[in-house]
Amino acid sequence: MAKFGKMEEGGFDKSYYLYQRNLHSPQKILSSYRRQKGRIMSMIAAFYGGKSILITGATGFLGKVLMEKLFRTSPDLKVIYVLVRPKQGQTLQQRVFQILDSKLFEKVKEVCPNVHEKIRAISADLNQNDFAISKEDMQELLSHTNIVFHCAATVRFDDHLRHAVQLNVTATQQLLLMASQMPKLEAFIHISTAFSNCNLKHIDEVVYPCPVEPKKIIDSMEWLDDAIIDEITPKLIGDRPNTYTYTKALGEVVVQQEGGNLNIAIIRPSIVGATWQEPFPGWVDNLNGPSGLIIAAGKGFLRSIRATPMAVADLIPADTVVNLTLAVGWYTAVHRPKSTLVYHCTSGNLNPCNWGKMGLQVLATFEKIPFERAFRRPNADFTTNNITTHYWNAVSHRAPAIIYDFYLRLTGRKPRMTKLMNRLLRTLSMVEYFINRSWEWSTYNTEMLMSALSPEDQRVFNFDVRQLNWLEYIENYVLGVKKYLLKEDMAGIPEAKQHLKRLRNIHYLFNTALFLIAWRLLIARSQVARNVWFFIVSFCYKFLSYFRASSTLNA
Ligand SMILES: CCCCCCCCCCCCCCCCCCCCCCCCCC(=O)SCCNC(=O)CCNC(=O)[C@H](O)C(C)(C)COP(=O)(O)OP(=O)(O)OC[C@H]1O[C@@H](n2cnc3c(N)ncnc32)[C@H](O)[C@@H]1OP(=O)(O)O
Ligand SMILES: NC(=O)C1=CN([C@@H]2O[C@H](COP(=O)(O)OP(=O)(O)OC[C@H]3O[C@@H](n4cnc5c(N)ncnc54)[C@H](OP(=O)(O)O)[C@@H]3O)[C@@H](O)[C@H]2O)C=CC1
Repeated sequence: MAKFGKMEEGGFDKSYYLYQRNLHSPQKILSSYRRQKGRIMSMIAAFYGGKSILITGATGFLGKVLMEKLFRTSPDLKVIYVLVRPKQGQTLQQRVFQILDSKLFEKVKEVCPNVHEKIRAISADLNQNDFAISKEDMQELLSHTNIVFHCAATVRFDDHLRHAVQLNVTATQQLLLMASQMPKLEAFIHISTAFSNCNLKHIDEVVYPCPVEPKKIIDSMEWLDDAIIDEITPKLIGDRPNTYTYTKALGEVVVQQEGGNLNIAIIRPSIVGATWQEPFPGWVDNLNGPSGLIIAAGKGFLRSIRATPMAVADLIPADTVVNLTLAVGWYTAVHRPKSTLVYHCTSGNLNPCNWGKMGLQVLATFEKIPFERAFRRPNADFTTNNITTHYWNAVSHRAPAIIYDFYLRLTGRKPRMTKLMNRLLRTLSMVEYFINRSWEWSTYNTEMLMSALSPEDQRVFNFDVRQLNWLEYIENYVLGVKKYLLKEDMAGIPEAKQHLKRLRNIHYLFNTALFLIAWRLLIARSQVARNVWFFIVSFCYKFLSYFRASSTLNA
């Protein structure tokens, strides 16, 4: 056997890890890697082997994909600590095991059969002092953690400022304090958002100062009452659209100001979408970002959306974000950059796609892979101004909902469509800001990191979004929404297509009936309409007579 055996993706060569741990500088590791030229091994995967990793937000969309990749590529990591709050009557263990037993983790079970033993759920609520972590658990975390990935956040756009500050700012501050007491800590990776400075058009990979210091905001949240906070919120968030982007920006400032001597990096993903390749294409499990709207369009609720077709749709697949995050964790721990580096994880400047192209591809995919039991045929369109938006909202959203609720009432059922439609319209109003503008994010640090990776790491931890084929990605995204979010069976596609045909026929019938009724009313009331009607009828009669006469002559 060779001294350092071949390491496959998902596999791990322990001897190489031990060897690497004994080396002291990144240069030595790199040169050792080069000496191993010809052997396939991932330095990043090896780096995480034997490590104790703390993840916040592990039960969230990104957190799950992050855990999956870690277990799959570094199955001999020591432990992943996850800070979890009990929810919906489930214990922590149940919550975590439910994730591990999901389809997302199928591949992990093959390479890491003892995955259940390598995860340690710690009861924690990031809204509480010291996160309400028990003394014993805290001691364990402080003395063992090597890497921290801070993913937890409130991502609701309309969260009350007090709550958003608590989770996105104060909790980050507390976590940094904890991190500063971790003697074995090698890197602290903070997940922010590319939209934290969406008030700017061009955004560099730097932390921008906020007009009011985060400390002052945190303090004021302690004594101001809700009514006053509501009043000052618009002034504080300024030209940002919501409390989410504002508090994520404050969170970054806290990281920079209070990071002390820690090795810290900030990652700013844009709009995180379904997975591109890993562990399989199209995985998604929540309604955030475009996913909820894809459902609304596919089920026929969403008929028009105010968007600028040429604006860049800066989507980034969840696995791309995770690959960059793990590469950044490795780089920050091994290379220890002198300052806090910010990495943009965006697609717009490397491989842009616009909302128009994306929307058309979503609609084209519905033709091939329709969703089941649609309310109406998927036929959404973009509007570009206020008047048409209001018009289509009234005609295509509210009116059908009212008619359907009337039908539900008539048949003795509970009306629900108007409520659902109101929620959809509210969601649309929240995302409008992001789909009618384009931003430029510089990606120097991200590109620098890409070039610092070995070819094998570039393959295993691929975050080069230039390789992404948008049409294929969007098709897989829609398919993933159907399979993993709506939990619809592919065997139901023929029936779904039949259902759409029925809806089309109903649509034609309805429109014809509506036209005839309107016309009949018009004729009854207007002489001009009557004249037009007689003209059309006599024209048709003459045409038919001529046609009959010429066919008799030919015979
Ligand atoms: C040319 C022709 C072509 C034609 C084309 C045609 C096009 C056709 C194709 C169309 C697709 C292509 C275009 C896509 C555009 C995408 C734009 C995305 C931009 C995102 C930018 C993100 C930038 C920043 C990124 C980040 O950095 S962070 C991540 C982003 N953060 C979020 O995305 C949270 C948003 N959400 C909330 O902020 C709250 O949800 C809130 C909305 C306030 C409601 O709030 P509320 O009314 O209280 O309702 P909830 O309690 O939340 O929910 C109540 C109920 O609604 C459900 N529901 C929650 N959500 C959503 C949702 N979205 N969509 C739908 N339903 C949802 C929930 O399941 C619950 O159902 P139930 O359980 O009751 O049955
Ligand atoms: N999704 C996106 O489009 C983007 C996301 N981001 C950033 O990525 C990170 C992860 O986002 P994403 O995974 O999508 O978000 P999710 O909403 O899916 O996950 C949020 C996570 O935070 C946890 N959390 C929330 N409140 C608390 C609390 N009080 N105590 C403990 N845990 C808590 C949630 O736990 P629980 O399961 O118990 O609710 C969940 O695990 C965030 O920092 C977000 O800002 C950045 C850009 C885009």
